[in-house]
Amino acid sequence: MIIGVPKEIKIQEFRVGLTPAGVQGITAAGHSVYVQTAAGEGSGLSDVQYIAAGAKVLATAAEVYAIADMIVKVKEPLAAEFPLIKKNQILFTYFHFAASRELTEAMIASGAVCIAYETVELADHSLPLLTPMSEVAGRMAIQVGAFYLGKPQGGKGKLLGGVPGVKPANVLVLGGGVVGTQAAKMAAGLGANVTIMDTNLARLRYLDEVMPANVATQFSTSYAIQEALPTVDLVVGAVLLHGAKAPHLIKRDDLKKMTPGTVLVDVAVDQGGCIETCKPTTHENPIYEIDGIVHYCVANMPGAVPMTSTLALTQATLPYVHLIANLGWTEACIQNEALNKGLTIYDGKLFHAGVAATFNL
Ligand SMILES: NC(=O)C1=CN([C@@H]2O[C@H](COP(=O)(O)OP(=O)(O)OC[C@H]3O[C@@H](n4cnc5c(N)ncnc54)[C@H](O)[C@@H]3O)[C@@H](O)[C@H]2O)C=CC1
Ligand SMILES: CC(=O)C(=O)O
Ligand SMILES: [Mg+2]
Repeated sequence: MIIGVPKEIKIQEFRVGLTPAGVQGITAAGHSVYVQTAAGEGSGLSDVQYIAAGAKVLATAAEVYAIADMIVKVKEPLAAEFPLIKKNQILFTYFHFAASRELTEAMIASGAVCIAYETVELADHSLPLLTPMSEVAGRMAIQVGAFYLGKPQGGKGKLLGGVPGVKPANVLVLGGGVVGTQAAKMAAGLGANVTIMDTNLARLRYLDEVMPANVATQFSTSYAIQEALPTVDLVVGAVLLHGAKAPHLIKRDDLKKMTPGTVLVDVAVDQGGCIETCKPTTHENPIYEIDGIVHYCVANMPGAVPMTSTLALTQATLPYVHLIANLGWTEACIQNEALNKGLTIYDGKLFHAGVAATFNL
C-alpha cells in the first residue's frame, strides 16, 4: 500500500502522523511511504531522518494526497485539504465529526474511507487512540489553568497549591476518564484541593482508591455542580460521550455563580465542549473572557508539546496502520472490531449513530 503523510496545517499544530521509526517498520513490511517536506520538523524529525528510514519526500500536500492509498495524519482535514481527498482514499486521523457538520458533510461527499482515531474502541470500551492525547491534554490542562489563574493573565490571582498558612485553590474536574484522571493527578501534585465528578460510580470507586488524599470524588449531578461553582477557582471540562456531542454541564447563566477570575479549561471542546459558553480557540489566541470568567478552549492542546505528543500518538496508531496496510481497510475492519468502531464514513455514507444523531443525518 502507498501511505502518505502530509504536514499539518492547523494553526500551531506541530505533530505529525508517522515518525521515522514508524516509516522504517512500514517500508520493511513492503509498503511505500511518502512524506511531505518538513512534516516532522515541528516534532524534531527531519526530512533526512525520514529518507534514511525509507520514505520518499514530496514538496506539496497535493502530491502526497495524489499518490497515497492511505493518508495518515493527526488533525481533521481542514477546508483547504478537502479538494485534495480522493474517492476511496483511506483517511486515518482524528476527525471529531460531532463538532463540525461542515467536515461531516464534506467527508460524506468525498467518497473517502474515514477511520477516526477517537472512536477506535476496545472491548473494555477504552479508546486506545484517544487515550495518549487525553493523557497529554489532561496534564496540560492544569499547567495552563495554573498559568491563567495569575492576575496578569486575567485570573483571580491564586497559586494552585497555596502556601503554608494560606489555603490552596479549589479545582473541579468534570469527568473522571483519562483527561480528568491526569488533570486531577497534576492538580493534586501541586497541592490543590481537587474534586472529580463523574456519573460512572464504578469509575468514582476506582478513583477514590488510587487518588491522593487531596482529591475527593463526587457523583455528577447538575445540583452538585451548581453547589460547587461559588467556591471553585479552576474547572477542567473532561466529559465524553463516545463520538457524540458533549452535554453542557455549565450553562451561560451559571457563569455569574462563579467569582471573577475563575478559569475554565474545556478540554472537551473538540466534541463541542461541556461548558455552554465554550468556543474553540487556538494556541495563538487561547483564551477569552465572558462575565470575568476566563475560558481556555484550545481544540488541539497536545499540538503545543509535539516532542511528547507525536511519540505518544504514533506508538498507539502504528499497529493499526500496519493492519490496514497489510490487509486493506475492509478486511482489517472485519478482523479487528476495535478498528471497525472507528470506521465512520465510507462509500458516501455515515456509519456512526452518535454523529448521525448530532446532525440529524
Ligand atoms: N482539546 C484537546 O486538545 C483534547 C481533547 N480531548 C477530549 O477530551 C474529552 C475527554 O476525553 P477522555 O478523558 O479521553 O474521555 P473518557 O471517555 O476517558 O472520559 C470521559 C468521562 O466523562 C464521564 N461523563 C460522561 N457524562 C458525564 C457527566 N454528565 N458528568 C460527569 N462525567 C461524565 C464518563 O463517565 C467518563 O468517565 C474528549 O472530548 C476528548 O476528545 C482529548 C485530547 C485532547
Ligand atoms: C484528541 C485531539 O483532538 C487532539 O489530540 O488534538
Ligand atoms: Mg482536539
